[in-house]
Amino acid sequence: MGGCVPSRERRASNSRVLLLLGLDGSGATTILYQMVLGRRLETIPTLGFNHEVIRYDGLEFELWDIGGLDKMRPLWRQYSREANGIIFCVDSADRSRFPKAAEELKKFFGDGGRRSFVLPDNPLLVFANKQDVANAASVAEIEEVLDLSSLPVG
Ligand SMILES: Nc1nc2c(ncn2[C@@H]2O[C@H](COP(=O)(O)OP(=O)(O)OP(=O)(O)O)[C@@H](O)[C@H]2O)c(=O)[nH]1
Ligand SMILES: [Mg+2]
Repeated sequence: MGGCVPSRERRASNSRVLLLLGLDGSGATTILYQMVLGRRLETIPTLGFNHEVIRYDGLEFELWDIGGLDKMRPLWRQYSREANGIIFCVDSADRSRFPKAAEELKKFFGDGGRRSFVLPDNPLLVFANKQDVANAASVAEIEEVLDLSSLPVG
């Protein structure tokens, strides 16, 4: 796998590291390449990560899309050590997996005595993806099921 997010000290002052996370199939890789290429790509499950850089408004955003399969999720916390922000993708059309998404998000931010590496002032963006699918949950519903107000984020 062998990828490594450069530490804050070793990064340029205009560089920001963003993690793209979410359960498998939530659409993280699709969103990554929509941002990078401006179009939708065919994807396969991410085993490991995808890494891309985009420049915007004088800043350089390093985007790290970490796979969402069960066996990949321990990597989320490892990569979070050097992150400046988190984008968490949710498949808004798959209500059966909302509880799992909520559980993994809580675990990521640290619970049960496990220390989180996510700094409290790092922003979290929850991306309510797949809004085109009939009967997709609204932003308000996702905010509630993920219990976002309870998370220790700025
Ligand atoms: N209808 C619809 N399908 C989407 C959307 N975004 C992604 N998909 C589809 O959802 C499936 C999974 O997308 P991926 O981007 O591979 O999901 P992922 O979160 O990267 O999954 P892992 O790599 O396993 O973590 C693909 O078939 C995508 O085409 C969307 O907004 N609407
Ligand atoms: Mg992926």
